[in-house]
Amino acid sequence: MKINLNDNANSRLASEPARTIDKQIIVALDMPTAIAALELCDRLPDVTFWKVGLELFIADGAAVLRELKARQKKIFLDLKLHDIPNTVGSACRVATKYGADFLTIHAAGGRAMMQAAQTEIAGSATQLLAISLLTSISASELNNDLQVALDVPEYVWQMISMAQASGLTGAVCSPHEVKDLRSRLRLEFGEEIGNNFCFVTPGVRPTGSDVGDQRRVMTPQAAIAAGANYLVIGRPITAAADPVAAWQAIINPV
Ligand SMILES: O=c1ccn([C@@H]2O[C@H](COP(=O)(O)O)[C@@H](O)[C@H]2O)c(=O)[nH]1
Repeated sequence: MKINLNDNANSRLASEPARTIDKQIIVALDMPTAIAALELCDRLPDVTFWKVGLELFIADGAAVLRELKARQKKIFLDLKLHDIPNTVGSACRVATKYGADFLTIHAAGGRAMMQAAQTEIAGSATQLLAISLLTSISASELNNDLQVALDVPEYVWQMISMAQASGLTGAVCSPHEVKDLRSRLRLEFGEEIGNNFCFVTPGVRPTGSDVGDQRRVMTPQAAIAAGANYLVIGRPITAAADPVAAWQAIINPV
């Protein structure tokens, strides 16, 4: 059974065409070479959206991005930029040349940094996403190691509301936070912003699959029911003995 998101109580706009889960999964190409990444890409022709993160970008970024474009794939360029406003703004301006659909910056870089980034990508095809709190960070790590006094939902809200106020229209968070964040955005900034804000959620694990270093996780079906626009899934597919079977099992759950 392929999940039709328009059957979902969290479907956002009645005017949107029907979407199914396969179009909302972004597969993370966390690999050391372009050859390995493109081989997987070609084994999974039904995957329409791929994420290029730090490892692959540092190894072979330009080549991979060019090849994904040539295959007419959507691209999430997950660089998680975090530096002074001038540096991040300039990096974002240069990154637009890759024509990625999404590009990440850390919300913890602050308001001025996010504003500079948003100014520099304006008019390009790339949408900025703010990283709120990495899905590998647990509540106890946030409070005890990072010495942040807020709980996870409140910290994530602080990052998201600052990103929204800085002009960003999307963010990365765990699926656990999406439902409340959307409600709060609606309350504080209005229905339209709450409905249209784009939530991209890593920390997604099919039932029974290894959690690895992720700490705030949910199943794909639960993440969609919570109102995530896109799910990022890496190792449950890419490290599977049979990535094609793993992909099929996620999009056609029994
Ligand atoms: O908070 C975040 C932000 C980004 N990621 C990235 O998503 C994938 C998840 O891969 P899995 O193998 O499914 O764990 C990975 O590329 C991360 O860099 C994240 O996990 N959490």
